[in-house]
Amino acid sequence: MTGTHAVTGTRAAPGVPPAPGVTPSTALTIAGSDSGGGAGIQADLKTFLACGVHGMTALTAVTVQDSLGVADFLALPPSLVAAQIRTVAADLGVGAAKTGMLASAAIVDAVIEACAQTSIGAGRSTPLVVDPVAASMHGDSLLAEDALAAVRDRLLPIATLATPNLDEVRLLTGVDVTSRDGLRKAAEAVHALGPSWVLIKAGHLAADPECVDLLFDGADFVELPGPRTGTPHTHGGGDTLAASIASALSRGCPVPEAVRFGKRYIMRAVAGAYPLGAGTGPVSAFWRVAGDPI
Ligand SMILES: Nc1ncnc2c1ncn2[C@@H]1O[C@H](COP(=O)(O)OP(=O)(O)OP(=O)(O)O)[C@@H](O)[C@H]1O
Ligand SMILES: Cc1ncc(COP(=O)(O)O)c(N)n1
Repeated sequence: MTGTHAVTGTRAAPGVPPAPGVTPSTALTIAGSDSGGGAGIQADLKTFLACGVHGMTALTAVTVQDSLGVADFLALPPSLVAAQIRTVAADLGVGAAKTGMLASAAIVDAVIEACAQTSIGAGRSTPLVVDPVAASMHGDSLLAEDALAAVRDRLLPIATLATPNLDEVRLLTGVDVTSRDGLRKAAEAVHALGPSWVLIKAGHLAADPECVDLLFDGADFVELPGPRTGTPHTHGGGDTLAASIASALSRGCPVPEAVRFGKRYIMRAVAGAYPLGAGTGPVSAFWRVAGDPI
């Protein structure tokens, strides 16, 4: 099976829902389930909906997770992950794809092979956002140690856009960023691993009054400034950003425009983040979907 369907949807205005009866753009998330609903597949599907895109999933793992962390997880067989990708690509078509939690090196390699078979990835018909998720925000590992090399050496080179946080930058490149000044060096080091574009997320620079993420294509740097919201509730923020960018890419936006859209989306989602459970609450999708009363 190959992903031969044309990308549907229109080029105009990312974030606008489709008219009734009109086929929307489609986006595929290749990621793990968060039983608490704040991150992973659940965050991605909420974001796709809020961005007016039909969301599809290739589930990689089931986590046992709440607001305090990840108690356990079970990774799915790599062949099943690959089959989900091939199946939706063949019938529904994938406008853009993103990866999140990939759990094991065998799953990373199965995803790479399935992406090659379905024209997903840099230089192919369907753009691929790689969020190189290594651990939860509470420090629980979501990627086996030997899988990091697979992400670095084999997955990042087929990424249209990589979106590491500062912990992932350190794991992937050894570059330790402690202030805004270090972001350019981080972007250069990650770009050298092969993705076409890199977006370094600056959320972890807690002492900085702003969150200035940095986009780099190997030639030019683009700063994406935004105010830092004073909330501890940012669970799922990285997934939500990558999914909103994938939504815009699925509608045909060029990468810089898609990233600007994603930054506007995540700023509102963090501003609306809410407490839930005894630990860290999720960023919000409600700000975008509150509609007419039924
Ligand atoms: N307090 C905040 N206020 C505004 N924006 C934020 C805040 N924290 C993070 N962000 C933004 O959210 C996005 C995710 O950034 P972050 O560096 O936290 O990634 P992450 O660690 O992958 O996310 P998470 O682990 O929370 O899912 C970035 O665009 C970042 O600038
Ligand atoms: C299934 C899954 N995927 C991704 C994350 C990362 O999100 P966060 O860094 O907010 O914990 C997570 N906790 N669980």
